[in-house]
Amino acid sequence: MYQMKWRMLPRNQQHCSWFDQKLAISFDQQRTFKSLYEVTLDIMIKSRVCKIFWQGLRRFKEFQFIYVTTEACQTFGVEEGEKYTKLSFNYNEFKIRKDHLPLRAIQITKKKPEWRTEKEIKLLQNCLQLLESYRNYSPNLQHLLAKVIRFERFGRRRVIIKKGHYGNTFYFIYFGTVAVTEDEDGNSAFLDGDPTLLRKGAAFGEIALLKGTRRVATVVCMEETELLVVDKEDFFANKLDEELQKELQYCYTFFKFTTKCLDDVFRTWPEYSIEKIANHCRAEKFHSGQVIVRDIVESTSIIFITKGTCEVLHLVDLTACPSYHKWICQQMDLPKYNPHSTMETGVTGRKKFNDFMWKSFPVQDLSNLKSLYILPLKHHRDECFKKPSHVINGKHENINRKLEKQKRDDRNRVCRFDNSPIGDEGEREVVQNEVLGLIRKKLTILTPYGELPTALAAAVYTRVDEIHAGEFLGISQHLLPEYMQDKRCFVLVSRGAEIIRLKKDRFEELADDTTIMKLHKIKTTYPSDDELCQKFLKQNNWKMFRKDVVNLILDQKFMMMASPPSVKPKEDANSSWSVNRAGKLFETEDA
Ligand SMILES: Nc1ncnc2c1ncn2[C@@H]1O[C@@H]2COP(=O)(O)O[C@H]2[C@H]1O
Repeated sequence: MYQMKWRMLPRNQQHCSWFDQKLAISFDQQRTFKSLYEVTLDIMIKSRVCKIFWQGLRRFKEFQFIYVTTEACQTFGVEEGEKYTKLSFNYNEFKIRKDHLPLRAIQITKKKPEWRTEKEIKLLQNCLQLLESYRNYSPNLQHLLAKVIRFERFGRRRVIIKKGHYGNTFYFIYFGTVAVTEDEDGNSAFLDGDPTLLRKGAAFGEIALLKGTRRVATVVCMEETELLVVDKEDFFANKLDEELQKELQYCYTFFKFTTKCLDDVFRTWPEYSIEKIANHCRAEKFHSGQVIVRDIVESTSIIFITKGTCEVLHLVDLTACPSYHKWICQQMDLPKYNPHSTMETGVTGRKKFNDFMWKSFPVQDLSNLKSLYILPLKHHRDECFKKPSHVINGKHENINRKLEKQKRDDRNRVCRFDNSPIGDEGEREVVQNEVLGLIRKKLTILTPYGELPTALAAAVYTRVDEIHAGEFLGISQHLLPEYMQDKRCFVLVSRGAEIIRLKKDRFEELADDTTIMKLHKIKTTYPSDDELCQKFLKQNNWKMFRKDVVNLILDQKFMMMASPPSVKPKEDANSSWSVNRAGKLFETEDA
C-alpha cells in the first residue's frame, strides 16, 4: 500500500523527498507491524481460549444435563421492535415434587463417580436414608453406593428387567411401584388382582448377579418410577453381594429350619426345592396397623409370618345379621323381629359398606336418634328442661310448625311399621312414630330380616384370628373343594409383623404329596357373621352400661359440687348409647 502511494507522486517529488520518504516508510512500517502484532496476539489468545473451551466441552460430553421431559415446558414470546426473542420458563424446575428424588440429588447421580465431591456424596447419602433396603447397610457401604449409584426414571408399563435375560444391574426403588411377574412382557401384572408389588425402599435384581444366572422374573413399572441403579462392576467392587447374600439366606433359613413352627410343611422337601422357593421370596416389614392383604381368600400368595403378629379382620354387615335386628328392636322398642315375616328383598347394606372398606367406615351415632326419641318425652314430662335453641327463635318456630305439619301428613300417607293408628296411644308410641317418620323420609333400607332405618345400617370390622411368628395362612382354603371354601373377605393387618410372601401356584408346583396331605389336615374355620355380630353386641352392651354408670356417677358428683342436689336428670345422661367407632371396630383391650 505504501509503495503504491509513493509511485503515484510526481518524479521530482519522488527524488527530493527520499529522506523524508525513508523516514515515512519506517514510521508507517512500524505502525503496520505493530498492528499486525496486535492482530496476531489477538488471534493467538482467542485460539487458546477456544482450545480451552473445546477441551472442557469434550469432558462435558459425559455429563448429561437433566431435563424433566414428562411435562412440556411453557414458552413465552417477547417482541422487541423487529426482533423476536423467546424466553423459556420451565416450571418443572421450580415445582416441588413430593416423594421424588430431589433435583440436586439427581444432578449428583448424573455425574461420573470421580467427579462427585465428598459433600455431594454426603448429600446423596442423606437422601437415600429414606430407603429401607439402603438404610440397613453399613455406613461404609452406604458411602460407597452413594459414590457409584446412578438415576433412572421410567414410565408406567416400562419393563425394567426381562425374565431370562442376563443381568448387569441392581436397583433401588426411590419412587413408584414395580410388579414382579412370571411372564416376559409383564402384562400379567395389570391383569392379576394380586400382583407381587415392590414399593419405595425395596431393591431388586440381585439374584441374577449373585448366582450368575439369568433373570428369574420380569419387573415392570406400575406407575412412573424412579430408580437408583448399581452396575454389576460396582456391585461386586463394593462387596454388595456379601450383604445381599445374607438377605437371600434369610428366606432359605426360614423355610429350612423353621419347619417345626410351620407344621413340618417343608420337612420332606429336597434342598433344591427350598432353594428355588427362597429365590422367589422376599422378606417384607409392615408397621402396626398396615394392611398386608386385603382379601386373604382372593390373594394368590401364601403368607408366612417370620416376626411379630398379624390380625385377621372381617367386615360384618350388621344389617344382614338377625341378632342385630333383635338388638335394635330391644333398644328402640320397635315391633319385634319375626323370622316368619321376613322380606325377601335381597337389598342389604352390604354393598354400601363394601365401598367404605378401609379408608372410612360409617359413623353410626345412635345418640341423634335417641335424642329425637327422648327430647319430646322430656318436654312433656318435665317443663323445666331447656327448649332446643331453634324453638326459641320465632322465625324458626314457624318453619318448625310447617315441618311438623308436613311430617304429620307424611306419616298419614306412608305405611307404618306396626300399622297402628296415630293418636293418643301414649307418648312413647307417638315419639317412636316421630322417629320413624323422620327416618322414613330420609330413607330406610330393606334387609332379609325387615326394614331398617338407614341411620342404623352399620358394618363393623371384627377380629377373627391372630397369627403369630412361625405360622402361615392362605393355603388351606385354597386346597379345599370350591363348595367347602369360606368365600368371605378376610383382611390381614400387621401388628408390627415381618412376612414372606410365596405364590400359591409356585408352592403347589413344588409341593410333594406328603406336604399336601399335611395341609389338608389343617383346618381353619372362622365364626359365622351372626356369631361375630353377637360377640360384638355383647361387648357393646357392656360398653354402653359402663358409660352410663360413669356418666351417672360423674353427674351426681358435679351436681353436688356446683349446686345442691337436684332431682332432675340431666340431658346428657341419656346420650350414652352412641356407638364408639374405635372401640367397636377393633375390640380394644378395654373391651
Ligand atoms: N417373589 C418375589 N418378590 C420380590 N422380588 C422378587 C420375587 N421374585 C423375583 N424377584 C426379584 O425380581 C428380580 C428379577 O431379576 P433377578 O432374577 O436378578 O432378581 C429378582 C428379584 O430381585
